[in-house]
Amino acid sequence: MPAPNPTPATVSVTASPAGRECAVLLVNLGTPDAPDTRSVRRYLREFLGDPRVVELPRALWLPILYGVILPLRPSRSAKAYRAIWTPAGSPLRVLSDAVTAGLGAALRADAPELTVRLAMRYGNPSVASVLRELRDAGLRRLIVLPMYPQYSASTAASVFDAVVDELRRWRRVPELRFIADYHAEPAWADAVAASIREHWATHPRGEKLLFSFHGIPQRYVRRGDPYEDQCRASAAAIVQRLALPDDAWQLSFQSRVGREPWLQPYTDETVKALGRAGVRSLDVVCPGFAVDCLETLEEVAMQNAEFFEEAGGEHLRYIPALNDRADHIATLARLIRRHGGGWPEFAPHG
Ligand SMILES: C=CC1=C(C)c2cc3[nH]c(cc4nc(cc5[nH]c(cc1n2)c(C)c5CCC(=O)O)C(CCC(=O)O)=C4C)c(C)c3C=C
Ligand SMILES: [Fe+2]
Ligand SMILES: [Fe+2]
Repeated sequence: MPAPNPTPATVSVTASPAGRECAVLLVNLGTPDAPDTRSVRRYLREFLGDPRVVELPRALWLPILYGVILPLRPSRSAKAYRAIWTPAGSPLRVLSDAVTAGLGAALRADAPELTVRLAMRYGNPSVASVLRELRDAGLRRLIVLPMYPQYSASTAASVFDAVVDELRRWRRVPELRFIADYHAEPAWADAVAASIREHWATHPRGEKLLFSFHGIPQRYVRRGDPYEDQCRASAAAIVQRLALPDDAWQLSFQSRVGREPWLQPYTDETVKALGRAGVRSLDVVCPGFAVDCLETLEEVAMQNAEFFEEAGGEHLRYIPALNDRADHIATLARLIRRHGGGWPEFAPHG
């Protein structure tokens, strides 16, 4: 009798003879190619033209997008991008590349044939272009990991759309696994809590800790988006690890666009209210962002710091995203190992 096939503890996708590639595709939001108005306009046209991001009838939204947003917003956004741009490029791109390299190295130890690649949902390198390169190398199995700890249709489902839009054109589609979110991974909350503790060990500790997540319209939550619940659960898991009393922390949502109500309370109003209420020092952490980007480095660390000071506060200290921290990479590697387990052996003539 053959021994029963045990569930492998490590990535079974590794059992892949040459020419039958297994890959992890990390996908982040994307960012402009350069911090100038033209590049930002091109990026925003693709981003805000996605019906997963702006859920309005096209006949209503496209005239606003092309008539109001694209003529006006890009020059303002380009200025914000210039404030955070690095010699190596946009922080979102540079840091996502660093996570991809780190994850590739971490997985190579036990899964040497697994390729780890990064694509951007909007801008470059596009999901389609990276998938085609993988196809040309013989892609047979694919694990897609959107770089968003919490699920929203506006982010994770949009990544799913982009992957499927490309795969549906292929003759031979790969076997596919899609990781919808990972905020419930205990190691993820451990890593965020550790990053906060380390910040407190090297900087003065603020009177309060604010968890600021990117917002979405309330309408999306009413339609069934689990995002708000997942943000609240994320904060609760981190608070529990830090053993914070209720009055030591708050949660808010940032980056609202347009006039309809988004998830509340809003971050800008919250930091202003805290400053007015006599809070002198405030720490802000943004656990919805896997890596730092415009929304953390400019909107929180610059704009909201200014709002806080204008309202009477003295120090708003931004606690960086997990970026390429070793515990972040280890968390993602574990996630991939678990989602990559249990795949059957390749058939001899596949
Ligand atoms: C208009 C609708 C938007 C929705 C819905 C939305 C959801 C959403 N976005 C992120 C993550 C990021 N957003 C970033 C920038 C950004 N977001 C919007 C709009 C929506 N986001 C705009 C218009 C912009 C562009 C910048 C600007 O012009 O102000 C970024 C940063 C990109 C970078 O290059 O650094 C990230 C990351 C999440 C997680 C989310 C829903 C949960
Ligand atoms: Fe956004
Ligand atoms: Fe913003």
